[in-house]
Formats: sequence, structure tokens, C-alpha cells
Amino acid sequence: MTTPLLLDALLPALTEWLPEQRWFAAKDRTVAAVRFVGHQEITPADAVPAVEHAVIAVSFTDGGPEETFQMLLATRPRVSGDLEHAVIGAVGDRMVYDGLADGEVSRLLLSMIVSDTTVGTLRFVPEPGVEAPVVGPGRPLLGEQSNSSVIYGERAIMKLFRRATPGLNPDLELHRALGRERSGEVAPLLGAIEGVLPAEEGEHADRGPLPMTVAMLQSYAANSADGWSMALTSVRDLLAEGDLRPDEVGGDFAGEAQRLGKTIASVHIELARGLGSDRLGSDGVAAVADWMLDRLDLAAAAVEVVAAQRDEIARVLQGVRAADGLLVQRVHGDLHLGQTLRTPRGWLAIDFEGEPSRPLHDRVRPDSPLRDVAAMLRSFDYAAFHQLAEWETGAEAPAYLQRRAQEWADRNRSAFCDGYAEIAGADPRDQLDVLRAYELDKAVYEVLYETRNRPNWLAIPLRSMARLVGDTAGA
Ligand SMILES: Nc1ncnc2c1ncn2[C@@H]1O[C@H](COP(=O)(O)OP(=O)(O)O)[C@@H](O)[C@H]1O
Ligand SMILES: O=P(O)(O)O[C@H]1O[C@H](CO)[C@@H](O[C@H]2O[C@H](CO)[C@@H](O)[C@H](O)[C@H]2O)[C@H](O)[C@H]1O
Repeated sequence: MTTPLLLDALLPALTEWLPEQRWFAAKDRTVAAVRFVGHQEITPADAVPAVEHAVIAVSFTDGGPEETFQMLLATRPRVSGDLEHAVIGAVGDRMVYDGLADGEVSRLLLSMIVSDTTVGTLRFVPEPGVEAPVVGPGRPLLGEQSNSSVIYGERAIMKLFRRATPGLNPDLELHRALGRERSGEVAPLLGAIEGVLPAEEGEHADRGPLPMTVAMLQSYAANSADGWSMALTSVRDLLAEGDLRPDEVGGDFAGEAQRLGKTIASVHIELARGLGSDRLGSDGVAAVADWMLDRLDLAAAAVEVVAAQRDEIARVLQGVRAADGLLVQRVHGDLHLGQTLRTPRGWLAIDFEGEPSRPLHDRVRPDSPLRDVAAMLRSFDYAAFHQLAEWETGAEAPAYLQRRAQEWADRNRSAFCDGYAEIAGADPRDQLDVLRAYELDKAVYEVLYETRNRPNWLAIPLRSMARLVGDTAGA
């Protein structure tokens, strides 16, 4: 590999391979062409395995904007067994494959972080003052995720960010800030790989080289369960017991929801302490409302049911203007139950990247902590109605099940707010109009997200959108 000629020989195979990958976040578009915009050798080209970091730009048949992604490409003269599924194609006398699938490659990356190595434009940096993890091979994480992670013996987890975005990734930035605050609410950061998004040439020469985050290494939270799975189990227990109430069934989640509220309030306090906070005046609040309206118009342009209710939705979003001096700070930005882990000691929040489809400058903009609270309230609705969604694509689920699901959502939303208020010193429900605006903003985003990604789930945010537009009831 490494010479542009050899890389170019891989392009036809790569064009076929990319859309099959879970992390390829443009599955609704047809790939027209792929080109390499940068590559950096990590080992010599004749090593076994040989590894390099590559940045690719993908263009689409719709003529819309390109997307850039990063990859760790590895090569060997032959691959067998466990690596066969990761093969992209053959180039010269070597097989090229996705390097993260190879335990030897992930072992090498970890050892380079631990030993603070620089190779060309790539910096492998350990987090100052933290204990170096044991070096060993990594095991790829299987399952749903937007990026790609490998786990090192239940001690550490490394995430390769798949989008090649200039600037410091907010996931790394906020974990660093929370580490400085000695937060017990996130998994400690152990290190990172930092690189450079190369300057473009020719017709794309509109910028120079820019720093970019390649990967992040964290402590692995062993023996943990994610909040989404735990909540679904609780809802399943309840729906199976048609005549019992949420507080009467075995899997009641309200205690956990309350503890989770406390954890998120602590994260907010730590973020404000570490990175500051500000109180917006009326112009600032108007800008937040305008920004929500822009998001609404984006969704309305793509989804008819949003367009049909545009004005009613806009009226509720204007509720954010009720805030008298809205307090803003850095927040998680895409909080949901799947972004939380229950360890034997308590809850952790993970994945501070923000909403994946938003541009970086939007994701790092200070916002109200109520954005995260509202997003978590949305997640309780999702968990409650997820099992009924299949029904709702065809016939309505029986009314008694809908009532039970609603009771579960109400009970856990309320427990979460109780826990949050206990630590934050202010109850999010005291600013109902603002909270409702943030919740509706998220529900509109979800309608667009589900339309594009999981049409079977669309009924869940649609139901919430109707409730938030129609009712004035509390959280
Ligand atoms: N520190 C950690 N300890 C244990 N598991 C983790 C940790 N961080 C992430 N995970 C697991 O990895 C999955 C993907 O992580 P996440 O940061 O959400 O990646 P992505 O940005 O790709 O969505 C999570 O759902 C969780 O199961
Ligand atoms: O996890 P990501 O950062 O990729 O976030 C995106 O995908 C989420 C789904 O995986 C999506 O969350 C929505 O679905 C969840 C259930 O799967 C639910 O708990 C959330 O409340 C709901 O918003 C998230 O919005 C999207 O940005």
C-alpha cells in the first residue's frame, strides 16, 4: 500500500464495501466515487501486518456534498479465519482489510498510545497522569454503533471516529474536561490518537491541513448494562402483567431513573465548572428559538407530517423565549438511555459527540442543560412505546397496553426529574414551556431521524410530537 497508485487500485473494491459497513452514515445515498485524500503509514509497508491511516472522500450520484471518513487499513500477504470477513480487496501481492478487526493491529495501536509515539502526522498520546492500561490484543465491539470500537480485555475501550471532521472531537474534549474535574460520572480517559485532515488539492483547494481526532481510549466499564436494555426489560415486565401498575411489577425502573437524574445533574455541574456557563439575554434566547425553527424547517422539507403541523410546532418551540435569561453551558447534546451505562457502582454517561448529523460548530455551541433533560425524557417515551411500535405501523395497540406504557413513561420521567432536581438544586419542571420546547425540538429531529434510518420506529416520535403540540400537561 501507501503509494497513491496502490491506494487507487483499491478504490473499486472500496466502493462496493463501504455501503455495507454499519458506520457508513450515508446509506440513503448511492455512492458515485471514492477517492483518497490522505494517508499516513503507521508501520513500514512490508511489515506483517502493515497498517496505515487513510482519509477517504465519498461522492454521491445525487450530486450533493461529499462525506469524508477515516479508516485504519491493514495488509497481509494472506488472511484467514477471523479476518476474512474484514477483507476489502487485494492490492499487489497483499490483501487489504479493515485493521480494527485484527487483534495484532489493535495491540500495536494501544502500545503506541501507552508509549507516547508520533509517526508522521499521527500523535499517539497517553492521558497525563493516568495509569497505562495493560497492552494486549483488542476485540472488536459487535453491535449497534455509529463509530467502531475495540475492547482490550475488559480494561480499556478504543473508539475510532469514522467521520473525518476537522477540529477536536467533542467526545474527547468533554471527557478531557470531565477528567480534569475528577468526574465519577464518565469512564476515565486513557489516551487518544490525533491526526491531521490533509489540505485538499485542485478544485477542492479551499482549506489547508487541519487537526483532527482519530480515536479515543477510555477505561472499560466492566460488568455494566446499558440503560436502554434495562429500561426495555422493565417495560416488558410491565406489559406482560396487564393488570399491575409500574410500581407493583418486579422490574420497576423508577429508582434507577432517579439515580440517573442525579448522575446527569452532576455531569452538568462538572461541565459548567470546567468549561464555564453564561446567561443568555433576550437576543441570545431569540437565537436559540430561531435555531430550533431552522431545524423544524429542515424536517418539514423532508417529512410531510411535520410540514402539515409546522405552524403549531413552531408555536410550541417559541416557548423557549419564556426563559428569563437562559443559562447555557457545554452539554452532552445527544443524551438517551443508550448513552448510559449502569455499572456496579452507579451510572455513567458515554458518547459526548452530540447529534451525529449536526456540523461540529453546532455541536460545540453552549446550550441549556434542559436540552439533555428533555432528550432523556424523550428516551423514556421511546422505551415505553417501543414494544407497541410494531403494532402501530398497522393496527393500534390495545388501549390498556397504551395506558400501561404511558404510566411507565410518566413514572420514570418524573423520577428522573426528581433525581435531577435533588442535585441541580432546581427542578427542570419549573421551566415547563422551555422544557417542552426542547422536548418537541428533539421529537421533530427524531421524526426525521427515524424516517431516514428506522421507518418502523416512526410511530414513536410521531405520537410524542402530537402530544407535545396538543397538550399543555407537565413533564
Ligand atoms: N467506557 C465504556 N465501557 C464499557 N462499554 C462501553 C464504554 N464506552 C462505550 N461502551 C459500549 O460501546 C457502545 C458504543 O459506544 P459509543 O460511545 O456510544 O459509540 P458510538 O459513538 O459509535 O455510538 C456503547 O453502547 C456501549 O455498549
Ligand atoms: O446513538 P447516536 O449518537 O448515534 O444517536 C442517534 O441514534 C439514536 C438511536 O440509536 C437516536 O436515539 C433515538 O432512539 C433511541 C432508542 O434507540 C431513544 O432512546 C432516543 O430517545 C431517540 O432519540 C438519537 O436521537 C440519534 O441522534
